[in-house]
Amino acid sequence: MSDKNNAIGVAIAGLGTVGVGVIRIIEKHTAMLEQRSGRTVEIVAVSARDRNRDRGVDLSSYAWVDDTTSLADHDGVDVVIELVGGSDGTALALARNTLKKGKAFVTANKALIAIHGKELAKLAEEHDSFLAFEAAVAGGIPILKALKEGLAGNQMSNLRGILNGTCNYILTRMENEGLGFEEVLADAQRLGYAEADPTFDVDGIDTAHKTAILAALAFGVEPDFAAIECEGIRAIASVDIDYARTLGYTIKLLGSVRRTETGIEQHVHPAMVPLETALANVSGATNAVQVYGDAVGETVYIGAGAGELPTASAVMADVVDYASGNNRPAFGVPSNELKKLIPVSSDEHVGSYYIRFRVIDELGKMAEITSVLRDSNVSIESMIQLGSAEDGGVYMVLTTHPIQGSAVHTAIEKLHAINEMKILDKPVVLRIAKV
Ligand SMILES: NC(=O)C1=CN([C@@H]2O[C@H](COP(=O)(O)OP(=O)(O)OC[C@H]3O[C@@H](n4cnc5c(N)ncnc54)[C@H](OP(=O)(O)O)[C@@H]3O)[C@@H](O)[C@H]2O)C=CC1
Ligand SMILES: N[C@@H](CCO)C(=O)O
Repeated sequence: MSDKNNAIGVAIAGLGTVGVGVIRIIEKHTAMLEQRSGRTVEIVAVSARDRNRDRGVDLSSYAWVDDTTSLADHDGVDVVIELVGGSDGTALALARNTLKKGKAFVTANKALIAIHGKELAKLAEEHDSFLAFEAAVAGGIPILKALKEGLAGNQMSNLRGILNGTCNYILTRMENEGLGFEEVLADAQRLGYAEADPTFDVDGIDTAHKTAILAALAFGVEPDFAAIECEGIRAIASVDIDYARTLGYTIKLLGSVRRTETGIEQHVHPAMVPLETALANVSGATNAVQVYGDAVGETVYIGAGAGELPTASAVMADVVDYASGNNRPAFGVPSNELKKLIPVSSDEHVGSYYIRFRVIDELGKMAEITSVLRDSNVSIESMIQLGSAEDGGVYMVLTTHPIQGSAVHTAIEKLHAINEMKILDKPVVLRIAKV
C-alpha cells in the first residue's frame, strides 16, 4: 500500500453533474483506485462559483478555492480536473496555468480541446506535464484510449459515431413515444445530459467538438473544429421518423470522419441508418463509435455517453493513467507531428440521400420535380407520395442512388428558383449511412 508521500493530490474545478460524480467515485473506490494506480488518490481542493450550494456530497474536508483558475497553485495539488466547461474563460486560463506549472490537467471539456487542443498538447510537452480528456468524447466509452492504444497498429479509413446523448435521447423518444422535440429536450436537461447551452446539443456543435477530437486521434491531424460542416436535428419532423421506418431506417445524428483521396471529410449531420446495423440499435443517451482500421476491420464501441457517473468514470481513467505513469502524447502523436487537416466539402461526398418535399398537390407536380432532379444528375432509387400533409399540400419522399453531394445541393437550389414548383417549405435532405 502506498504511504502519504505516494498520494496524488487532486483539485476539482466545477462541482456540477460531472464534478460531483468524480467526488463520489474517488470516495467510494479509494482502495481500488490505489490498487490500480499504485498511488492513493486524494481530493485536496475544490472550486465552483457558489460556495454555499448544497451539492449532495460533503465537501467539508476539502479546501475551497475561490479563484478557480489558481487551483494548480494550491498546496499538494498534482492533478487539476476541469469540469467547468466552455472553450475559453475560466477553463482555458486554468488549463494554461496548470500545464505551465508542470502539473497534470484532466478535463471532460470537448469545446476546450476541439478549439485549443493543439496549443494545450504543446504546452503539456514543453512543461513535461500531463494532458488527458477521455471524458470529452462519448462519455463513459474509452474511445480515445482505444484509438491511441488498442488500435495503434491500424491506419484508420473511416469513423462515425452517435456522440451526443441529448440528441439520441430526443430522437429515440420522438420515435418510440411520438413526443415533441421541446418536451423531450426538457427531460434530457433534467437528467443532466444536456450542455449548459442546449443549442450546442441540438444544433450539432457538441457533436462537432467531439468529431474534431476523434479525427485528430484517428487520423493524426490537428483538431479543426472550424472546418466541420455541421447540421443538427431541429429540421427532423416526426414525419421523417415515420418515413425512415417505412424505408428500413432510423434517424441518428452522426459525426463522420473519412479519409478521401484529397483530404479528410468530417461532417456532423442527421442520417438515415439502416435498421439492421449496430448504430441503429443505439438508443436513449447511449453513444456509439464505429471505426474501420486496415488491420482489424470494423470495431464498434457502445456505452453511456453522458450523465454523472459514466462521465466521471472516464475522468477517473485519466487520473489512474497519470498516477500510474502512463503519459502518452495527448493526441497519440507529438503535437508538432499532427498534420494540417485538408477539409473535404460535403459537395464532394458521394453517397445516397433521402429527400422530403412538401408540395402543392397538383397534376404533374411529381413529374416536374423529378425532371429537375434528372437534369441535375440526381438518380432516384425510390419514391413515395402518401396522403396529405397535416399543414397542407402533400409530402413527396425519395431516396437516391449514390451521387455527389453537389448534385443534390444544385437540384434543391434549382427547384427553389422555379416558383411554379410550389415547394411549400425547405426540403429535408438526409444522408443514408450505408453499411
Ligand atoms: N453532463 C454530462 O453528461 C457531460 C458533461 N461533459 C462536460 O463536462 C463539463 C462539466 O459538465 P457538467 O458537470 O454537466 O456541468 P454543470 O453545468 O453541471 O456544472 C458546471 C460547474 O462548473 C461551475 N462553474 C461554471 N462556471 C464557472 C466559473 N466561471 N468559475 C468557476 N466555476 C464555474 C459551476 O459552479 P456552480 O455549481 O457553483 O454554479 C458548476 O459547479 C463540461 O465541459 C461538459 O461539456 C462531458 C461529458 C458528459
Ligand atoms: N451534452 C452532451 C454531454 C456529453 O458530452 C451530450 O448530450 O452528449
